Amino acid sequence: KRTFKLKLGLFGWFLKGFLNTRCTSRGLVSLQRRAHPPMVFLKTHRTGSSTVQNILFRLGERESATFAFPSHTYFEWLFRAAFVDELPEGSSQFDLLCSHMRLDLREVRKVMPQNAVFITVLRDPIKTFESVFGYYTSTVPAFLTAHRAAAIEGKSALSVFLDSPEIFWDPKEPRNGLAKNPMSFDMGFNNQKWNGSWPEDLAQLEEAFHLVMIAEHFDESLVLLGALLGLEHEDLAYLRLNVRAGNSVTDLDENMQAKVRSWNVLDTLLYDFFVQVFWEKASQFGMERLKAEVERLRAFTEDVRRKCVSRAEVPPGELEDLLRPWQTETATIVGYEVQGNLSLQDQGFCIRMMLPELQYHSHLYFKQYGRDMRAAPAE
Ligand SMILES: Nc1ncnc2c1ncn2[C@@H]1O[C@H](COP(=O)(O)OS(=O)(=O)O)[C@@H](OP(=O)(O)O)[C@H]1O
Repeated sequence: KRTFKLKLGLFGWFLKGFLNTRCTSRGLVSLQRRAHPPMVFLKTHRTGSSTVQNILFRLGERESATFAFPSHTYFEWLFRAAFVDELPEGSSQFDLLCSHMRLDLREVRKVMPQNAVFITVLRDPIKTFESVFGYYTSTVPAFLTAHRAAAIEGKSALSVFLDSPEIFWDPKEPRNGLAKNPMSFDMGFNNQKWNGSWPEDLAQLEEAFHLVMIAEHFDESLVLLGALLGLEHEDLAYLRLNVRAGNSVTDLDENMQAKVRSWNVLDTLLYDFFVQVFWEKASQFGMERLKAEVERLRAFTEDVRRKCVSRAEVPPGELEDLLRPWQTETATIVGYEVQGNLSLQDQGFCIRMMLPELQYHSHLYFKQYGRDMRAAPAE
C-alpha cells in the first residue's frame, strides 16, 4: 500500500484535472475560510475508517484546510512529528490530520494546534480481526505463515491461525503489529499482553478523544460527529468504502468467534469500554433526538446515493483506475460506478464521495504542495 501511494503521485496531474470541480453539490466556493476547529482523526485498520476519512477529506478540501500528511505511514512505528511534511507556504497551522498512524499523543500534539478535536473509530473486535486477517494476509508475517500452512493442509487460513496462533506469531517481528489486538496497536498501546498501565492508558485516551465512533452504530456516530463539528447532512452523506467482496469474507462459527475474542482480549476491553463511553455521549445528546437525526441523515444519504451511484459492489476489474480501490493479494475490494447524466458540479461531488483513499490522498497532496508525494526514506 505504501509503495502504491508513492507511485500514485504520478497520477497527480490527471487527478488534478479530473477533480478540478467544486466538492459540494451546493455550489459553495472552494476557497472558503475554515469554519471548523482543527481535527485529528486516528485512522484505525479495517474499522470503516476510510469512510470517515473520505467525509473529512471532502470537508477539508471544501474549506481549503491544510492537511498534515505523514510522509511515511509505516504502521509498525509509533507516530513521530518528523513524519509529517512541512507546513506549506502561506499556512500558519495544520488543520487536519486523518491518516493511519500508531498513536503517540505527545508527538501528534507537536504537529497539531492545541485546540485540535480528536476523533477515531472502533469496530467489533471479532469483525475487525477477521477483516484485518483477510486483508493483510500476505503482509503480516504471522498471517502469511498460517496461510501457507493452511494451503498445505487444504484448510482455511484463519482457522489454522486461530487453532494455535502462538506458533505463527513472533512478537519481536515488527511487521506483526496488527496480528494481535490491532485496534490497541493503532492506539499506541502495548497490544501484546495486558500490563498494569492499561487502565491508565485507557483513561488518558478517553480524556484525549472528543469522540470515539463505533462502526456498528455508524450513523449515530456521524450525528454525534456532526453535532461536535457543526456539520450539515450534506457533509455527512457517505458511501461505505473499502468493502470486501462477499467471497473474501470468512464466516466465523461460535467456536471461531470465541477464539478470535480470546486472542484479541485487549481489543475487546478497549471496544467495550468505548461503546459505554459512546452511549453516555449519546444519552447526553438525547436518545430521542439522536434517533430522529439518524432517520433524517439516512433519508438524505439515500437520496444522495440514488443521485450519485449507478452501480454498487462493482468488482475491481470493471472499474476505471480513478475509482478502483487498492486490492490486496487475498482480498477483493469492490467499488462504485458514478451516474452518467450529472452536471459537472454534481459529478465532482459524487466522484469525491466514492474516491478510494489513495487516489483522494494523492489529489489533496498534489493540490497542497504542487508536487507528488515525496519518497519515504529508505528503511
Ligand atoms: N459505514 C460503515 N459501517 C461499518 N463498516 C464499514 C463502513 N464503511 C466501511 N466499512 C467496513 O470497514 C472495513 C474497511 O475499513 P477501513 O477503511 O478502516 O480499512 S483500511 O484499514 O483503511 O484498509 C470494511 O470491512 P470488511 O468489508 O469486513 O473488510 C468495510 O466493509
